Formats: sequence, C-alpha cells, structure tokens
Amino acid sequence: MTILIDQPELGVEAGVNKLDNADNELVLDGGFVVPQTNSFGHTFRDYHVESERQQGVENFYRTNHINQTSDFVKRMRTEYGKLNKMEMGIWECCELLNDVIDESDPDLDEPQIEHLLQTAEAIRKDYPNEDWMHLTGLIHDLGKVLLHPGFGELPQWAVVGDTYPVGCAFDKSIVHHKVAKGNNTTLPPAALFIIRYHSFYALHKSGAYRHLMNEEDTENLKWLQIFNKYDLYSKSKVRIDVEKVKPYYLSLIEKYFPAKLRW
Ligand SMILES: O[C@H]1[C@H](O)[C@@H](O)[C@H](O)[C@@H](O)[C@H]1O
Ligand SMILES: [Fe+2]
Ligand SMILES: [Fe+2]
Repeated sequence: MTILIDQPELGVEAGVNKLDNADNELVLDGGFVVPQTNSFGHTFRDYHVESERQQGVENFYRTNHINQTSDFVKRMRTEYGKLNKMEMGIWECCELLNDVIDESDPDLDEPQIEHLLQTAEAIRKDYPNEDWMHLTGLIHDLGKVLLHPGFGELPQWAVVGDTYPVGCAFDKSIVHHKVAKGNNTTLPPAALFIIRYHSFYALHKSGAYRHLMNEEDTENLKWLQIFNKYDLYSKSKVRIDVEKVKPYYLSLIEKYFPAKLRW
C-alpha cells in the first residue's frame, strides 16, 4: 500500500512513477512505502499529540528558540569553522553517535548511529545505483557530534532540531555545514545541499522562503525531497546489523572522502 502524504509540490512533479535511470531521469518515486505510524503509534512529526516523547520535545524547542540567537550562531560558526577539534575518519565519527539520543525528535529514541544507517540502507534499497545518496544518508546528521565531550559537549538545544533562519542570515545557521566542504569531499553539490538543508522543514515541506532560492537550489531541492522520505520514515525499532553493512560504507567513505578529516 502506498500512502500519499500532503506535501506542496515545490516544482517537483508529484506522483511520477519509477523512471528508468538509464534515461538519466530523476526517479522521484523510488518505491518507498511510507509507514502510517511511528514506533510510538502516532503520525510522524506530530508535535502536539500526547506521547512519551512529547514533553521532552516541547522543552527542547522552548530552550532552543530562546537561546538559538543570531549572535550565538555567529559565535558557533567561528568556533566550529576552525576545524581544530579532532582528526578522524567518517566511520569513527559515526561511532561517536553510538550513545547519542536526539531529544528534539518525536519519532525516534534510538541511538543516532542507528538513524544514520536506517536512512542510508533505506535509500540504498530503492536507489541502488546512487551510491552518493547512500553515503549522504550515512553522514547527514553527523553534526550531532557537537554533543560529544570531544567537541565541547554542547547542549542539545544548540545542536539538534529543525533548522530555520535567524536574524536576517538565511541558511547561515547550520554550524557544521562546511565540515564536508572544508575537507575536500568529492560528493556532488546535491549531497551538500541535502546535508545543509534537510532539517529546514519550513522550506522543503511548507514552501516558505522560496523567494530566496536560485535555479540551482530548485534543482537540488528535488533530491532533498527524495531524501526526506528516507530520513523521516525510516525511523523505526528495527535495528541494522552494523558489522554487516560496515564494509560497504567504508568503501563509500574511501571513495568520497580522505582517510582523515579535520573536524
Ligand atoms: O533533520 C532532523 C529533523 O529536523 C528533526 O525534526 C529533528 O528533531 C532532528 O534533530 C533533525 O536531525
Ligand atoms: Fe537531521
Ligand atoms: Fe536525519
């Protein structure tokens, strides 16, 4: 059963069936069946329904909205733009998320490494040839390492949650968005766009701020909207066998990243 969810079209033709990739066409519907409910029995991204996560998530956004000022964002960008906190490979960084639970997420209370692998594996199943998308799935939330003691153990309000513009600085609020760029990745621009804006639901789901987009953004947004299904709806209690899939992701990391990166 395919469940249709209400989403603005944003220039992407909705409901297009699986297209032959050999024609070089963008496959908008990879065949992913969107689950009706999350692991807690509610619809995804419902911030109002009473659930075991609701109170915590609400407290998170309260502190987040009070403290995430443009001044704070500027200071964080300067501090974390130095990339002088650690040197390590991508997989090592994934493993730092073994113990991280995202307090802003109403749909998941599993460690974040699980979420990375669930996202990547779900994309891999439907888009076997787009290996850059698999790797993008694996790394898209790595910014959450800022919660780790090695990165100063920032509070959750400063790190996770949805993205939104602060002050007048549209899109400049993502502390880690230059991490991959600063380390010479060969991932395509669409991958960097996905990483940078995947939490910007006001843009990619609700269609706000579109007047700030240029043509390239519009193209990249198509990939982001494909990605979003996998990021959001792959959240589940079904664990991925980390050791089994590790060699595949190590090979992708080797293809698109240097062995050691500055963080
Ligand atoms: O991309 C997601 C999304 O924005 C969720 O709403 C948020 O709770 C997570 O922290 C983030 O990684
Ligand atoms: Fe995210
Ligand atoms: Fe995510």
